[in-house]
Amino acid sequence: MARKSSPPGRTVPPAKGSAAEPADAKKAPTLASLRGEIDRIDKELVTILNRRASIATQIGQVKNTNGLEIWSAAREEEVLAKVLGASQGPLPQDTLRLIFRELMSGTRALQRTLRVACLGPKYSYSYLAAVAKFGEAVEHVTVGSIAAVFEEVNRRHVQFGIVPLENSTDGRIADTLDMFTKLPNVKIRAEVRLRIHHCLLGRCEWSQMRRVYSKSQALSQCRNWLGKNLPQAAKVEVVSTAAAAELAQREEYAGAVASKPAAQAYRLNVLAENIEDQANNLTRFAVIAETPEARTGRDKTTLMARLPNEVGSLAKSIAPLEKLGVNMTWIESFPMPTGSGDKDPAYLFFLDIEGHVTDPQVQKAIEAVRKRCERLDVLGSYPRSEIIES
Ligand SMILES: O=C(O)C(=O)C[C@]1(C(=O)O)C=C[C@@H](O)C=C1
Repeated sequence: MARKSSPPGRTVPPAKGSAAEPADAKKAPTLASLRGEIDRIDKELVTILNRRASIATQIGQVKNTNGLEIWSAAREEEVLAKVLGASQGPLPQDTLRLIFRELMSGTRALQRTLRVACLGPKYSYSYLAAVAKFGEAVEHVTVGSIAAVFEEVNRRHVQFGIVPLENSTDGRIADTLDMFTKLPNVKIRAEVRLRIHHCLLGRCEWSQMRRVYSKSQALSQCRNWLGKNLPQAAKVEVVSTAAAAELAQREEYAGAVASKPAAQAYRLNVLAENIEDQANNLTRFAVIAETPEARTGRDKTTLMARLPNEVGSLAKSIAPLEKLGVNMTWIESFPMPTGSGDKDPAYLFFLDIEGHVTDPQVQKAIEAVRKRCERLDVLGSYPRSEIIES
């Protein structure tokens, strides 16, 4: 609204409390009054959070009585979607997501503390993906290999595991696909799509660095940068990026390609950030468990197909998908582990299709594909997930 102007050359201040004085000038909030308001809101928030926690405790009792599982990817996705959809305020969606992730992690822990295995040590990317999915209020069990994550789930030492499936720069993670061939009863319950930003960590100058440790995939994702900036340093593959940070902590003239949180955890300096060759570097992780996930209506299903070694078998096997209008979003070929005595190894294909295994159209498609395969395993149906920025 335009303000009335005074005659030129004569500025008369409005009388205190007069209509000419803007109401908000009188009541300009002070820092103390605003902080008082925040304190009042926080009190209300704590009351509401505890009310939510009491309800979650009751839900836990109902689950116990009915033998239901504590964690539900489907339900947590639903909660997040409703919260993000309802928000109209200035809080960014990523911030809300983080708040609710920890909120659900905390309320879940009131029902039961879950054990989640991942390739460690702590602050590996698998660990960061596990925190992104389950929050901090779970027991994070770090193990020494991807195979060990599967074994922990299979032996029921943990309720869930998290393993990398594929990377946008580097492709499939062979160790994970190999374990699905060995333990096809292990199910995918959720996916985590995590943006990966690598850092060069160390304690010496770049020019003094003699060795750079990292996981093979991380070294490969930064190959150009490392070649250009650290040509003198040997690139040494180790089991995980966090293990690399651990080694770099012990050796003065060594560095590691690892995550930024790993720098803090292993008391290393971040010598360079975002050293990945492709800016959109993304890894898709799978949450694995012994039990299947419920339908959300925004789901994906992963299949593992063994095909006869014949001309056109792949094209024939996936033809029913198009006919039934089922969209395929991923396909990866994988040679069958040897030992069968075959001269030419048979090929396995990993496929993602849209929809849940309980959707009638998806069921029809799976049965039609199954008829054209030597063997077909449904590795799981789970909610499609958003990209999480790390
Ligand atoms: O809805 C449930 O089943 C709950 O237990 C509540 C809740 C939540 O805090 O919102 C907690 C854990 C589940 O994984 C999903 C949601």
